[in-house]
Amino acid sequence: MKSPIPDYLKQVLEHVRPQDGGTPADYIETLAKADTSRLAVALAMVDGQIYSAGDDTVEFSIQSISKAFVYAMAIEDAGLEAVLAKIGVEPSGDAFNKLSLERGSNRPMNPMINAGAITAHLSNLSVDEEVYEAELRDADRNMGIGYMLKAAGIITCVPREAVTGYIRQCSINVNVKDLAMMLATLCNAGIHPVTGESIIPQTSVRQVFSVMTTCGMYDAAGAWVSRIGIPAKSGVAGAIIGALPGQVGIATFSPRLDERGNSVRGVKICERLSSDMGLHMMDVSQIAVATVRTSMATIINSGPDAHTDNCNRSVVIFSMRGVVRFGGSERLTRAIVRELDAPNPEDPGSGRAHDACAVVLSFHEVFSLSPVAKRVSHEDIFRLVKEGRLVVAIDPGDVLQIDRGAAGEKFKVVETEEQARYEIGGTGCQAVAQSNDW
Ligand SMILES: NC(=O)CC[C@H](N)C(=O)O
Repeated sequence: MKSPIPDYLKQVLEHVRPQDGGTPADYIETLAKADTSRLAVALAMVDGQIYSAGDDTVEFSIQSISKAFVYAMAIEDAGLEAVLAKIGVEPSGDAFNKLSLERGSNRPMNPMINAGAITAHLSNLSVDEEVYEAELRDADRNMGIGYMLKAAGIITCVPREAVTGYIRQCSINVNVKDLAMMLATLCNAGIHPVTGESIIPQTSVRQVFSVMTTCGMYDAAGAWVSRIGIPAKSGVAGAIIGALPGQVGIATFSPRLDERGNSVRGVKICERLSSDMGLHMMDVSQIAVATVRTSMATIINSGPDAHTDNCNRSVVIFSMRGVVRFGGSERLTRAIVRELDAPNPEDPGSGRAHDACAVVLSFHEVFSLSPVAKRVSHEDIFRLVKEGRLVVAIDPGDVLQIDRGAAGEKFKVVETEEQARYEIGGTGCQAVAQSNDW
């Protein structure tokens, strides 16, 4: 079978092609001459698979999109605190090249406008010399921003150096596939999908996505977030990048810009992808569904090594499933409380197994436990053990990551149900299940 995704992307391009409003950036000579018929889109999945359509090998200068990556590099280089001391994180509501600083702190408002990007600049990658020279010939405004930053004490180097460095960084050549893959790296928690190399720490990725969300589309950021709802960044050569963290990096290219400097067709492509593919990050698409199954069993052991204590060997089994985050761990906790707490006379169904001597927590079908879900589950285990119960965790994938000795003798971690049965009843025991689960 041929994948429908490239066909879909072609359709999206044909859908936006009739949009011929806007003009290429005219203040940089080379960009003003751009071929406005160029149109491309690429998606890169977090496992490195790329889909693209249109002029997907045509190169263009990265321009302001570089700001997102240079911001990540600045955090890497100097640490978040030092970067925050120099560059704010508030949307400016102004054009990207406005000569303005935050009142009070004197910092550039955010790293996605020129003042913030000139401050963050530290890159020296290879560049398109023609675009670089063209922008440098007409760089009075950016030089003005550089001198303003120097006067305000935000930068200490020669302003011309910071500005030329920034302009070089904007002149790096890329195509939509390169950009989509750069984004997929961010979406993959900073790990390059193909090489597996850790490029950017996860905390920096979160910071970059945050400012892309609130400041990435300049003075159109609010409308962008409500209409399209993905962290994004645009550049005056006509590219836009967008990210769906954990899933996919998106890049589009078309040189005609609207009055804010965002690609007209690019915005339309992103709009279409967002609505067709349900990408808006504020869509309530996944309501936490039941992730805990509860069942009871009685363990009977007539074998030679039957336990000698006089527990009736009633067991309650809680089986978790899927990607468990706070909501899932809360459900587990609620199920445990409901089954094992002393019965409430007003609610005869509650506390059905409060005298159960053993509790099995099965994480066998759990794909991942978030840090908070881990903490809640560990605490559940400690509390159950403290009540005098034997707790057996079935955790073949070690998703719990619990110190096995932390809860004492009454806590065991095993890999299979058979081993759990053995821990509770000894060899030769049988489980008489009251549900299908055991
Ligand atoms: N929005 C942009 O892409 C602006 C980048 C451009 N090099 C400038 O500083 O004007």
